[in-house]
Formats: sequence, structure tokens, C-alpha cells
Amino acid sequence: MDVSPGGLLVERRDAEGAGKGLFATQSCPRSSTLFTIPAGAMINLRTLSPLYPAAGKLLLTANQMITLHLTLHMPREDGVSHDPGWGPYISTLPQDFESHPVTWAVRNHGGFASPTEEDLLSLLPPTILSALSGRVRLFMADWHAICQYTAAAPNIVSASSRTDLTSSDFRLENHNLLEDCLWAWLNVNTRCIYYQLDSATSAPENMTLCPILDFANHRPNNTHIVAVQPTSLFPPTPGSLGKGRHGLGGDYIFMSSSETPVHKDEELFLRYGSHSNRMLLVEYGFGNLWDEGECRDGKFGGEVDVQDMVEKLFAARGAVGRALKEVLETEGYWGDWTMHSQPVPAHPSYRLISALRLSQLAVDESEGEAFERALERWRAVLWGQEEQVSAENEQAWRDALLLMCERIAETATSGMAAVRERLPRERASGAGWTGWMLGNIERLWREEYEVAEAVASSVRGGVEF
Ligand SMILES: C[S@@+](CC[C@H](N)C(=O)[O-])C[C@H]1O[C@@H](n2cnc3c(N)ncnc32)[C@H](O)[C@@H]1O
Repeated sequence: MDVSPGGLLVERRDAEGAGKGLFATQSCPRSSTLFTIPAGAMINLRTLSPLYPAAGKLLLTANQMITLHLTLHMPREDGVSHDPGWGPYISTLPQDFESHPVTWAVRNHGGFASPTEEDLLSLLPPTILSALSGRVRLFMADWHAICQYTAAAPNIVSASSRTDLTSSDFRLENHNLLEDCLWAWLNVNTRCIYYQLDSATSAPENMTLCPILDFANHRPNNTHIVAVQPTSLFPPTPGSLGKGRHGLGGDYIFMSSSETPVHKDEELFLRYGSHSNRMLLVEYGFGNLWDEGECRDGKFGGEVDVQDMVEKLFAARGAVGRALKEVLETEGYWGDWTMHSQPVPAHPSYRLISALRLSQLAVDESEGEAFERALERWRAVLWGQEEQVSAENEQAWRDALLLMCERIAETATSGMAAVRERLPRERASGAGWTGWMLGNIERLWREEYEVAEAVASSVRGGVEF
């Protein structure tokens, strides 16, 4: 790898409120090559597959394989990983994920969360809690798969650079090793980037840990760093992945943006994606910063998830609600219902409007001619053939939306108050990350509050969505 001053234009430094970050060591023009990571320096399915072959019918996913490798070569007390392959890189990974909500949720699931972790969980909005439950399920499934795999291939564990591990340690109920595996899993989930190894672009194999780049922090607007996806002269053959024959996946080149030049000593950000703050907190353990009033005024793109509330609307209608839910599922409109502060005017998503229209359909029976006729009308609106189901239905769903906004604002007001009560004490103590995390949680509640208020104001103002 070229680490000469001309080949490596970045370095790792402390970044306030974000651990480490990537900084420019010199100024450079637009579209400069900042650094190049050789294919063999990255940890992914291609570089690891030779070390982790199938054990009978058991084959690890990319996520599980990288997690297992990091667990087997986790740095110990001296902070150094003795992995002969990627030891120096693994030694640069964060030492712990104490501030990550998934850590608290996994511990809580196992019954060993600390009082602080329980307290923080109790302060989170319900939408975050349900997203966290999903992450816990995924982690536990991966932990289960890793335990099964190591039981079937105990020699894999003998290759660990850790002297404290034997294959019998990989037991579901071994909390200490589960914690090591969680450290590894969170490294994978917070640091892996897209890297094409399979020709199907959405394949879960298309991910990698990538030294240096993984010190880049996120910002929501323009990215400083552009990843240039390596291509190969040799296209992959069908089913080649996992068998050591990869057409894709060469050296990874990272360039500066074509829009702005880079200034010496500036922090270089990578846009992780257009993620909501809810998703950022659950996946990465932080949220974007924004100032009070910015969501309300449409200057910041706030989002509220209303899954639980809409589900309740359908549940409250009994048999009719169940039949309507089936219709939404068949049409692919069940779930993923949100409200947004941007673009102005603040508005419900199209999916949410469609679900609300259906939830307010004026039908008393869950089948029959009247039911089918009403559905036909709803479908006509969905397909853009009609403007509305009826004037009554239009009024009913807007009323239901307004009521939802009022409830969200009410709950968010109590949520904010509970966090604000704790904030001064935590900030005054000045120690650790809890004050910083409470700030993140307070902003999440405030986002719910401001978006709900803004959407309510759109509804009251008669905005046509
Ligand atoms: C790919 S790593 C970036 C490097 C990381 N800051 C470190 O110290 O190793 C992603 C993690 O960095 C942190 N991070 C990234 N962007 C951030 C931001 N804008 N604000 C706060 N933390 C951020 C989060 O902890 C996230 O999970």
C-alpha cells in the first residue's frame, strides 16, 4: 500500500464528539486520489473465505464470518490484536461500544444490563425501542449461527490468536464470549462499507471492512470522500462467490469530491446514506446535530415513524381492520409509514396517506359487495385514477392524522421533559458519554415533536398532500 505523502493524503485524529475522524494532511484539488486500499488489506468474504470453509452444510454469511474473525483475533489487555493477517488494522478498532444502544439492548435482553443502561433504554422513544429489538434479534441469530459453526468446525477456533479461547467457549449461554462477539458485530455494523464482490448489487456479500476509510465520520449533506468501486477484467462466474474465484473486488480507490477542493487539516466526512436520525442511532449509535426549530421550519429533514399508531388504527376495527390489513399487505403498503418536515410543507409519506385512507374506509363488513366496491375506489386512488375515495373519507383520514400528530407531540413533550431532567446532572458530572447520549435522545424526542407539530399545522392549514 502506498503510504508515502503523495499516496496517502489523510490521517486519523481526534474528532470532537465522534471519537476519531479522518483529516486531510494537505490541500488538494477536486477529484484527487486521497488513498488506495489494496484488495488484500480489506476484511471481507473474499479475503476470509479460505479461512472459514463450509462446515458440512453450515456456511457463514459475510457479516457472521467477519464477526467471527474479529472475535477470534480481538485485542486483549495490551490493546494489540495478534492476528497474523490483519492484526495492525484490528488493533485500531474501537475498544468498546458501551455507548451504543444495541449494547444496552442486547444486555437487557440477556438480563444483565446495568442500571444506567436500563435508565437510558427507558428514556428512548418507542419507535427506537422496536427498531432495537429487531437489531437484537439479528445479533442473536448471528451469535447462534457462529456457535453452531464453531461446534461443527472446532479447528477454526484453534487458529485464534487469542490464548484464552477454546471451541467449547462458543456456547450460547457464555455471556463473556457473547460480549466479545457483540464488540465484533458492532464493528462490522458500524464500519463496513459497500464493496462489490457479487454481480447482484444488492447481495449481502457486498460489504467489507476497509482500513483508513473506516475512520471517516458521517455528515448528512455532501460527502467529501467518493468511493470508486473497483471493477475487474474478469467477470464473476455464476456461484463463484465463497469459492475463492471472484471477478469483482480489486483495490479500492477513495477520491475527494468533484464539487469542492480539500483544505489542509479539514475533517473529511463520508455520507453514510440518507438515513433518518432514528436509523443512525440504532445502526451507528449517534444522531445528526440540528438546532431547535429547524425541523418545525423545514430547515432540517426530520422524520417520524408511526408504525405502532397506524397498526392500532387497524386493530381497533376488529374483523374489518384485519381484512383491510390483508389488503395493504397484498398491495405492498403495510408498514414503513412516516411523516417528514422536508421538503416543505411538512407532510405524511404517500404510503402513510394510502394506509390512512384505507383505515378510514366506511365499511361495516369484512367481505361482500359493499366491501369490494369500497376497495375498488381505494385502489383507483392508489393507482392515480381518482383523486379521493370520497369527501368523507378525505376528511376522516385527515382527522385521524391530526389526532396522531397531537398524540405524538404530547408523548414527545413528556419524553423531552424526562431527558431534560437528567441532562444537567450528567453534563455537570462531565464524565463519560452519558451526557452526550442524553443530548442525542433529547433531539430524537424533539424531532418527533417538531415534525408532528409541523404536519399538524399543514393539515389545519388545508394543505393538499
Ligand atoms: C466508521 S466509524 C467512524 C470512525 C469513528 N469515529 C472512530 O472513532 O473509530 C462510525 C462511527 O463513528 C461515529 N460517528 C460517525 N459519524 C459521526 C457523527 N457525525 N457524530 C458522532 N459520531 C459519529 C459513530 O460512533 C459511528 O458508529
